Amino acid sequence: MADEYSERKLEQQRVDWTIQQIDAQIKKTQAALDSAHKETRAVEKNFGENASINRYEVDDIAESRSELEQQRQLVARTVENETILRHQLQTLQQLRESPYFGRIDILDPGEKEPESLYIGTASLMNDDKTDFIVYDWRAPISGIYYNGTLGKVQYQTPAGTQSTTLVKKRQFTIKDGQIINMFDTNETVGDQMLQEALGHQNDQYMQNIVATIQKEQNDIIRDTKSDLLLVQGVAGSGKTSAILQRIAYLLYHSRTALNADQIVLFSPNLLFSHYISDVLPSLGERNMRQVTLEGFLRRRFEGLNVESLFERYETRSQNPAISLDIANYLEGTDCMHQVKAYLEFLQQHPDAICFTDLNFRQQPFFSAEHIQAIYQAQPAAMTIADRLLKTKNALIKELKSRIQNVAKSDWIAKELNDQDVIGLHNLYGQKTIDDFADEDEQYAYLSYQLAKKRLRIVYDAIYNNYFIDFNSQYEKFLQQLSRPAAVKKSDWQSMLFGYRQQLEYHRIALMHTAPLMYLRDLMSGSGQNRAFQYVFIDEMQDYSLAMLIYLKHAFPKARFTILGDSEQALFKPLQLPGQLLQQLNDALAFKHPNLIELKRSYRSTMEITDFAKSLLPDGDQIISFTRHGAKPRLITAADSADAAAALLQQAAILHERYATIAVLTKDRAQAKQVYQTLHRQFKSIVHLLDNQDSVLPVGIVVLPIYLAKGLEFDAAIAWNVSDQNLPAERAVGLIYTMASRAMHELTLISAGPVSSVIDQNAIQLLETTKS
Ligand SMILES: Nc1ncnc2c1ncn2[C@@H]1O[C@H](COP(=O)(O)OP(=O)(O)OP(=O)(O)O)[C@@H](O)[C@H]1O
Repeated sequence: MADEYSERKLEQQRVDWTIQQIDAQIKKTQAALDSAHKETRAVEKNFGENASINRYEVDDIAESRSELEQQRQLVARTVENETILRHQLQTLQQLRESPYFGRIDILDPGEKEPESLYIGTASLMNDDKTDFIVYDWRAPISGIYYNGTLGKVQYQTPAGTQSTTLVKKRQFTIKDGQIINMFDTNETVGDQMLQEALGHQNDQYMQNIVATIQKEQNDIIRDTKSDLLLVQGVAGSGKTSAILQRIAYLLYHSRTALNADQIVLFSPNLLFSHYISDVLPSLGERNMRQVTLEGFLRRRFEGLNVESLFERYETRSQNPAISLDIANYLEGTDCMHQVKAYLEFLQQHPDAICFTDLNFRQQPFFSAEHIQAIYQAQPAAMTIADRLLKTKNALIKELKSRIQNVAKSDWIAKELNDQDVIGLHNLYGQKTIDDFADEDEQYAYLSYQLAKKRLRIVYDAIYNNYFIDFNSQYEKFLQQLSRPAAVKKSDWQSMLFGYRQQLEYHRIALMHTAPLMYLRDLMSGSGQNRAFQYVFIDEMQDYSLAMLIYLKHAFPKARFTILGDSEQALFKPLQLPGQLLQQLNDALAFKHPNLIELKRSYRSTMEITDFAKSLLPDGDQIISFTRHGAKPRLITAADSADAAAALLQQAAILHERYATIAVLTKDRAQAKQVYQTLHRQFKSIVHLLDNQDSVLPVGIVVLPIYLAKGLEFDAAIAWNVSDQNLPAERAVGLIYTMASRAMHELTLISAGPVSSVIDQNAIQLLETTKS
């Protein structure tokens, strides 16, 4: 058997040979791309010239259109061809840097010699396309690399389960074509390689983890059977990483049936969206769509200002009196059931539907009573949605018949008289004066056109269901609900009053959004989006059950992957993972749910994770990854002035060592104060981040913890973990989330006695100083 040195030499030769192959293919592809580019330019130029000739010189419009269409298709084809080549070139260039990261030797049944397969971020075939030089990490056979230990193994292929024997598994780190590190392993993916991957300094973008995907993560990535994949993973366990690789995997396996636009990810904030935006492109895939809950609601409530999770959190921390029990009720499963029950009620009581006048020129054009009568004339056995649709059609029909009358009105005559040349020209449309027999006909035509144009606004209102006042309907729904036992009558009354009052100011509280949207959709039979095949929801602990139920309803064709960590609850008291999973499963009732728990935490050093987990009631379940670093520091200052001095000193020390340092605070107000303190000393190195920011700068960043969700930093300073500063019921979630953002170093600063959540056990894991 060859010794380690000559093995490595042989492997380097294989790398060199692969790179030669890649270089040859790059050359060919580049030449093909150049000529494709020339062709596109020529076709586009031709198209441009033809298009302009057609517009001015050719009379036969139909013929000209079909010619244009042919040309357009030609342009589209050449552009597509060019895009494919460009993509191939990019993949080859990426592979050139690091052609692969793994090798498996397998011995198929009946074979004498094992076969070596190399695994990388994309596949590479030899010139005559008969053999794979590198297998894509998503190919069926590559599953063995992530899942199998040496010996008999099975892997899934489209043709069914296959068996083989895994005789060797080797991992590589290759940089700029040179093997930096290489070793054989019996495990799934050895710790040594992970150590290396995790020890790096952070940069502004999340990295892909293909080379070191762990077995449980691989289960998430390759799950194609479940309609609900629920991932509860402790902080830093690779949930976000795993789902991004999962998206790449799904795209690879359903190339023809799925594209990136049919996948949507609900991400916690804009910073996060930016942070993860490089992972899919680094795997040669297009990014999926991303939306924040805030953005989603903004679109669904146009014209209203929807309270965001952050706003609610900020107001709650200043005004804890707002009844949590009410929010819990409105955001729970029962309330959504009540919406359905209310719909039954409306089915039986058509007179309870809140129709509203459709006004035109400050007068009711269709009165609510009239609309109500049309609705009631529809067969009672129909669903509400169908009856409303019939009503809508009847209104549109009536509107059309009334255009004639309006056209004869005095005000139309006056407006027509006042039209300038352009206005008249627009009213004529395709017609010319020659098309009319006499002036009366011409006048009637123009009046009709003008009336139609003016009444467009009524048409749109009908089309958009503005003849039903859903906000008032929801208010009626609230009024008929039985008040939950835990809620005081006066609180319930003030919630009802508050709802109406907020509407007057065009505002709506977050807790009302899910039941209101649900009611509106069920009544109108609209609001569902069938185009999406996959919905991913990150940080599930921040979504109410009602919102998740609503999202399931809103994306009826989609499979859901919902992930989060019940113990990073910032906005509500902490829940045990088991409780949350049970609740979700019950509430969402999918047919093929799959629950995966990730317990190993990768992000932080062992010292940081050990401290973070000591805060949790069931923290001993978390497995720290063995990567050592300094003990986290706790500085207990006598007062805020001393705490500020400690902050300046710590920031200076950490800034010497690391590129990104985050100072994490409880809320926005404290982030501002901290920023001002730091800014005096560090000037432009320090940045205050808020809800609207989408780019994470390097240096020292100050942000409230809820904006740091899903992010990580080389070092983190948890600002003011004193008993006085942190609300008792949320202190665990807050400190846990702050601590788990740090990769290499963590400092906690407390102005006054430290929160009792950091008990004696936790203190022992810290380096403590008083200042
Ligand atoms: N298999 C892996 N190989 C290499 N790095 C990994 C692996 N799994 C996770 N990591 C790294 O661990 C860190 C945490 O991963 P990620 O952000 O995906 O975790 P998370 O569970 O979403 O965390 P949180 O809930 O705390 O936001 C990242 O730096 C990620 O690159």
